[in-house]
Amino acid sequence: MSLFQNVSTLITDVHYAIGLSFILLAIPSLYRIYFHPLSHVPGPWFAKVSPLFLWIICYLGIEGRVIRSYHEKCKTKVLRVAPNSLSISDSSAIYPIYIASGGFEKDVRYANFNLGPFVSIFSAIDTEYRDARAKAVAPLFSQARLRAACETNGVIKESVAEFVQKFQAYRAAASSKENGVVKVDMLDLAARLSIDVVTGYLLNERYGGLHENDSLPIATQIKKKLSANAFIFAIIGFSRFSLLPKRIFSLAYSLSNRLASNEEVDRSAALVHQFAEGVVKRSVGMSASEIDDSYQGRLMAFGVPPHEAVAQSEGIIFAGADSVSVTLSTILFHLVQKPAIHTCLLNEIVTDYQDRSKDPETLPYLRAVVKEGLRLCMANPTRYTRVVPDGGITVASVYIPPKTVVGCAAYTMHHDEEVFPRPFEFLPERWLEDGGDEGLRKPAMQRSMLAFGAGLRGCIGKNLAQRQLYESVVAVVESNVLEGARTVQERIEIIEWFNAEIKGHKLEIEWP
Ligand code: HEM
Repeated sequence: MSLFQNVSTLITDVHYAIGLSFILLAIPSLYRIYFHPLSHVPGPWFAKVSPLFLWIICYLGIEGRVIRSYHEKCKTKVLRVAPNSLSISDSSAIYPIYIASGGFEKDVRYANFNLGPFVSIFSAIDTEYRDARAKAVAPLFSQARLRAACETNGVIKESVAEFVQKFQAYRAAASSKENGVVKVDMLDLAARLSIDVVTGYLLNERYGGLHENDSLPIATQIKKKLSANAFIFAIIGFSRFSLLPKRIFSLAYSLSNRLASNEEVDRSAALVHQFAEGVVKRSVGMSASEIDDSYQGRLMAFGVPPHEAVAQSEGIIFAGADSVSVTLSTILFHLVQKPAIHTCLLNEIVTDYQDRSKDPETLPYLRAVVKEGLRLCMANPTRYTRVVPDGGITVASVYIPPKTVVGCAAYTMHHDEEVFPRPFEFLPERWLEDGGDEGLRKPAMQRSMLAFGAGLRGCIGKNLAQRQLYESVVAVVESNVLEGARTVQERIEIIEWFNAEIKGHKLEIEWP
C-alpha cells in the first residue's frame, strides 16, 4: 500500500470515528432534550444534556446566582439544571418537598458529606439512622435549656459578654492604631464566639476561641485568626465537589487534597480533633446527669462508640460554629453600614428590654433585624436536594416524575424580587407590621424563608443559633462598640458552595 493510500485510509478512519462519536453523543443528548420524562421542563440546553454545567457552577461557587438568573431568563419557577435535576423557586413547593410526612428523602449527594467512615445526622439519607441519633440529642436544643444558658453564669451569656469585652478591647487598640493595627475582623471574632458557644453549650467544654491568644500583645491577637478556621474552611471548600457522583467525588477529593496539601489545615484539623477526643474521653465514666447534659454523652448512652462520638462532635462543631458566625457578622456588617438601623435597635433595647423579663424574640425591631440578617446571610445558599418519591409531584402546574432530584435554594428564594422588593438590600422594616405595606407581604416572605431549611431535616440547631444571634446582637448594640465604625469592604461577597464562604475570610471594620 502506498503512503498516499495509508494516509487516506487513516483520514477516512478518523472521519468514521468522529462521525460515530458524534452519533453516540447526539443520541442521548437528543433523547434528554426531546424525549426524557423532564423534557417539558424549561432550562438551558446544555443543562438538559449533561450534569457538567451543574458540576462546574458548583465547583466555581456561582451556583446560586447562575441558577437564579436562569429562573429569570427562562421565566420559570421550575428549572431543569441537569438531566435529572430541578431547581424550584416556588415557595408553595416547600411544604410537599420538605415538610409533609417528614419530607422527601435526601439524595445521594449528601453521602459526600459523611465524616470519613461515619454518617452524621446531617449526611444521613437513611431516616431511621438519623432519627435515632437526632432523638438522642434533641433535648439539648429545648427552649428551656437554652433560656437557662442565657441567664447569669449560663454558657451563652458568659461567652457573649466575653465576646463584647474582646470586641471593645480590639476597638480601643484599632482606634489608637496600636502597633499599626487599624482594622478589626468581625468574622473572626464571631467565629471565636460561635465555636465557644457551640462547644460550651453542647460538649460542656469551651474550645477556647475567644481566649486562645490572650497571652499575646493585643495588636498580635487582632491579626491572628481562630486556630480552627483552616479546618472549617477546608470542609467548606470540599463541598465544591459535593454534587459529583460518590466515586468521582472521592477521586476529586483525594486529588485536590494531595495537590493542595497544607500544613496549616493539618495543624488546625489536629487541634479540633484533639479537642473532640478530649471531651469524649472525659465523658466516658460520667454520671447519668452529666451524660444527659452533653451531646457526646447522649450519643454514647444511645450506643455510639467513642471513636464515632469524636467524629460526630467534630461534625457538630463545624455545623454550628461556621453558619452562626457568618450570620452574626453579616448582621453586624449591615448595622455598621446603616447607623440609623443601629440607633432604632438601641432605642428599642433601652426602652423595652432593660429588665430582661421578656424573651428578646418578642422585640419587633430586633426580630426584624435578625430575620433580615438570616435572609441575606446565605450561610447555605444552594439547593437542599431531595428525591421525588413514587407518584411524583406537581409544582407550578409542572408535573415532576418520581426519582427526579429537586431542591429549593435560599439564594433564589431569598432574592425573589416579587416577594422581597430590593432583594439585595438590608431592610429590616420589611418585616414590621407597619413596614410600609401594612405587613401584606409578610406571609409570602415567611413562606419563602429557608435559612434553616424546613421540616424534619431542617436545622437541628436552629434554636441554639437564634439564641446566640439575639443575645449577641443585643449585647453588641448596647455596648456601642460599633459606633463611628465603617466597613472596609463595600459589600459582602460570597462563594456559593453548600456552606457559603465569605471571600477573603474576613469582614473588617475600622474607626476613621
Ligand atoms: C445561623 C445558623 C445556622 C444556619 C443558617 C443553619 C442552616 C441549616 C440548614 C439550611 C440545614 C438544612 C440543610 C439541608 O436540608 O440540606 C441545616 C441542618 C442542620 N444543622 Fe444547621 N444551621 C445553623 C446553625 C446550626 C447549629 C448551631 C447547629 C448545631 C449546633 C446546626 C446543626 C445542624 C444539623 C445537625 C443539621 C442536619 C439536620 C438533619 O439533617 O436532620 N446548625 N442547618
